[in-house]
Amino acid sequence: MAILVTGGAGYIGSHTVLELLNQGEEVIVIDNLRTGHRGSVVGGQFYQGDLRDRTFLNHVFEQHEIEAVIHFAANSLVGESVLHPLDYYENNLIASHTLVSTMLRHGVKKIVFSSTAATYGEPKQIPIKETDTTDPTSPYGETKLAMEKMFRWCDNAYGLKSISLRYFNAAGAHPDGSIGEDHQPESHLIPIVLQVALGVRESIGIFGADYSTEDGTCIRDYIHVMDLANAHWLALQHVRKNETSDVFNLGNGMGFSVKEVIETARKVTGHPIPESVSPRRQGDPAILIASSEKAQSVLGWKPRFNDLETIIDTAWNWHQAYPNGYEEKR
Ligand SMILES: NC(=O)c1ccc[n+]([C@@H]2O[C@H](COP(=O)([O-])OP(=O)(O)OC[C@H]3O[C@@H](n4cnc5c(N)ncnc54)[C@H](O)[C@@H]3O)[C@@H](O)[C@H]2O)c1
Ligand SMILES: O=c1ccn([C@@H]2O[C@H](COP(=O)(O)OP(=O)(O)O[C@H]3O[C@H](CO)[C@H](O)[C@H](O)[C@H]3O)[C@@H](O)[C@H]2O)c(=O)[nH]1
Repeated sequence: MAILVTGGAGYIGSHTVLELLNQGEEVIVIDNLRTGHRGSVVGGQFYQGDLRDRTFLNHVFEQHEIEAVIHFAANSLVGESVLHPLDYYENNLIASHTLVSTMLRHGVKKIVFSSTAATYGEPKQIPIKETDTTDPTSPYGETKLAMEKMFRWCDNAYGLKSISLRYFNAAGAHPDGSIGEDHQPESHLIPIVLQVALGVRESIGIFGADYSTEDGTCIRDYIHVMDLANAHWLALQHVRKNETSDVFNLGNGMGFSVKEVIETARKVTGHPIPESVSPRRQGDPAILIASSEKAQSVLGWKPRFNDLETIIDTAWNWHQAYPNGYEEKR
């Protein structure tokens, strides 16, 4: 039976597809290529199409015997969601509704879901535990939390088993340099900083230096994309074996400020990376750091790339080979 990966041509999805293939799984990928890249899908069967298209989805479910779904496809930018909330409700909530109803129509009752640290909002305590209050500060976080809740109610009513993985900040690239992070336009901190080092941009604008943190800039927990990919494989094993629904944080448990990330990138690249301070970006909490104890003890997950310099180094390796993204390899 096959595993259907939605958004498998995206950043985290493409690394997970590779992990699943390496584990011997049969993989089907659906992606509309709005932010993903055909060239990042290294195997499996690829369908270009949109999750909101019920006829297309039905067709894919009719063609294959699907055991479980790993659901990455979404709009996923905090700042953009504040400016365009309806796009987020449509592509996150409505698309997931179409996906889940199609799954259930075809008797597919297992889903591993890309949730996010943005479900917590401003944390009440650090590190954040799965049992902490969820009070999102952006429509992005709201829609992800609403999806988690929809899945839980679907377990109650129809026996849908869901594993929601709340990742913190995904970063890095495959160590062999074959796949990496390419969003057009890019809005994530580490790839932007590396684009400055490559000469693609002149400087990095820091979104706010007046937060109540030691250097005034936001603190995030950066987790390597390979560790996330491996967590999806473990989550799939867990839901296969235990047939239960659950939620897990995925992070390194260490926080780095925006300034510390820039400083580490200077060390890795040897480039001065000029910086300037711009206004705060709406929707950004000051500090997000995970407790991933639950994923470690229940799923047996162990992040392997837990050093920021190594994380940035793998990203730098990929960006040097693909300075303009997937379309033009150097
Ligand atoms: N990048 C992060 O730091 C991070 C952190 C926490 C959670 N997440 C979540 O992880 C998931 C993947 O993130 P990413 O950074 O890889 O994003 P991405 O944009 O690279 O990947 C998303 C993929 O989904 C596809 N897609 C979007 N809407 C679709 C639709 N309606 N039909 C078919 N395909 C569609 C896009 O083309 C893209 O390939 C998202 O759900 C995101 O919310 C990401
Ligand atoms: O040009 C930039 C870009 C980002 N930042 C700052 O760098 C930090 C990281 O920002 P990113 O845009 O790289 O990532 P986010 O924290 O906004 O969000 C990411 O991680 C979240 C979970 O923590 C989400 O799930 C989301 O999908 C994913 O994009 C933030 O404090 C942001 O304000 C800057 O200062 N300048």
